[in-house]
Amino acid sequence: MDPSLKRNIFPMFDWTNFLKEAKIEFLKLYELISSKKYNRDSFEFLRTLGRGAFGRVYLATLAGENEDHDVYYAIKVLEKAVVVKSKQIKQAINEKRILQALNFPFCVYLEYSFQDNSYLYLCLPFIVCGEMFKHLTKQKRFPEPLAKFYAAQVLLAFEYLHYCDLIFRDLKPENILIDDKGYLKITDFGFCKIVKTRTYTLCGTPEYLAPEVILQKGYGKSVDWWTFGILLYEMNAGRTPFRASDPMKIYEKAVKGKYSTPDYFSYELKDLIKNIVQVDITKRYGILKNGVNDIKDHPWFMDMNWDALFNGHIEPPYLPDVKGAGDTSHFDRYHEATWNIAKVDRYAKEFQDF
Ligand SMILES: Nc1ncnc2c1ncn2[C@@H]1O[C@H](COP(=O)(O)OP(=O)(O)OP(=O)(O)O)[C@@H](O)[C@H]1O
Repeated sequence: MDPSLKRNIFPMFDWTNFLKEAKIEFLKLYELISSKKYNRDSFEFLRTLGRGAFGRVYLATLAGENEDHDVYYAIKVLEKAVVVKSKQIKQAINEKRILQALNFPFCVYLEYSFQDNSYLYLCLPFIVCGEMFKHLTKQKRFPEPLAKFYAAQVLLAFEYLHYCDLIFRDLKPENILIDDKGYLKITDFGFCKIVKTRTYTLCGTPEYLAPEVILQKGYGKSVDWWTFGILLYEMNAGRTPFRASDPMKIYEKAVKGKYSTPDYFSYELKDLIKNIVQVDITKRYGILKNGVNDIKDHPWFMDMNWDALFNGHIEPPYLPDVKGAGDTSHFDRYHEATWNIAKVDRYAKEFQDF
């Protein structure tokens, strides 16, 4: 396609203006303390969808005769005592504030939040096709057109997040969900943070850690583009570029930036990855003078119509099978835990802003 044509299919769409307004809205919503419309008893908890460091994610519907039982939610339940013990109070409140302020087609968002004496509840829309990780494992690796369709959505989501001064910091196929239309929703904003300059916290997942995080140099948005490059590689190869059983060995390899690429990667893909999985941040695509446009305008994305993608007008190259709104066939089974709600709230003060 003639590249001058591909941006003109939706001539009315003003991306820069959209980003400006989205940032104003983000900052407004980030300050809100939500109205406590619902509580635990408002929901019927159906089964565990996933487990994390501080709790579980449950499939739920609204309880009560007058409610629509065909609308499903994924409720992330964090145990207050565990959050306090792990010194993650600020992070848990921050995750809620970010989720309530997000408004982008390729990110999850907060529907409701509430707490009781023992737990914090983040109620999200249920994303029925589950983790990209599971689909990637099943398919071994994605064909390039599918990887490109997914990567382009992650790129737009990062462009939006970065414009709002957020760094995501935990990109990996486990934190990317696929919806009933075959499009993506990034989830798990537990490490996401408003950063205007630099931050120093060591966080993320070993295979995805950028050299500047490993070397504890202080870092910014550059780390998200590194993880984007690792994701590009993993979607196309079915494995990450820096691998070892010992995380220290993974870090050694990442800091050196030496990896090999499979022969079946196209030349354009190899070139794009080379420019993003770049140890030297003065050369890394995504944070140079042209910002994200170095990636958007790269030949690998030549045939991508960004506006059509944003508007959901591109037919997904892969649509997982969905048997209904509450279908859980794309999720693993977990032993169900027993709820243990204390008689008194020992942490009321710590979570008063939740
Ligand atoms: N909105 C959602 N719809 C469907 N499934 C979801 C949703 N949110 C989370 N999950 C499932 O629950 C899992 C855990 O969610 P999440 O990563 O947010 O929890 P976490 O406690 O932060 O996990 P970790 O400690 O591993 O980072 C996800 O990987 C996914 O399988």
